Amino acid sequence: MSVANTNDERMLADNSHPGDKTALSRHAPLHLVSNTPKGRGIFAGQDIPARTVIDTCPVLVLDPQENVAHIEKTSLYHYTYNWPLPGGKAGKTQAVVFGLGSMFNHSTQDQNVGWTRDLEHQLIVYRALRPIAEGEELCISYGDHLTFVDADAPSSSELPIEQPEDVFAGLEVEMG
Ligand SMILES: C[S@@+](CC[C@H](N)C(=O)[O-])C[C@H]1O[C@@H](n2cnc3c(N)ncnc32)[C@H](O)[C@@H]1O
Repeated sequence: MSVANTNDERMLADNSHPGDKTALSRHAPLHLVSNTPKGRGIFAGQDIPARTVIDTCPVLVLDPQENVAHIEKTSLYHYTYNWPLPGGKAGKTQAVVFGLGSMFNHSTQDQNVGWTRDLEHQLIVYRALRPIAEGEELCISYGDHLTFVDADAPSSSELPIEQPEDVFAGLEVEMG
């Protein structure tokens, strides 16, 4: 990364666009645990009330051609989220999410974190979907098309007889 002090960079450093600031709130304490059956995962360090903002993560929206030609051939593909094409164009691409957004694992039955895209600011905001107890893993839903064997998948004897219809309500799902 260049550290040259150009006029443009000085303008950014001077914070000359205060009206366009977005607060980057993150709930604390959270723990990164490295040896779970799902690899690394995020765990609550204390009880978290429902609707709490867990994190606000900037994203890098990928050029769709670059994504297909390069990113999809790398392990980064397992970290990207579906993202609408910028400028209101029809179709979708992928986005790299910075911060905790790339560390949330998937849970089929018990996702406790929901996420919403802020297209204008190229952000994702993560919120607690219900009260989360200290020590619980924070999980989102990646949707139905998983690219791995789900470590949380219920055995057939554990499957509920009836699924509530609104179990995924409020979630925007599907990772890359
Ligand atoms: C966005 S990353 C999440 C962070 C990842 N655990 C790590 O250590 O970097 C997505 C990857 O995590 C793993 N993963 C997430 N949820 C899982 C689950 N329910 N069962 C098994 N592996 C999971 C898969 O390897 C998946 O490709």
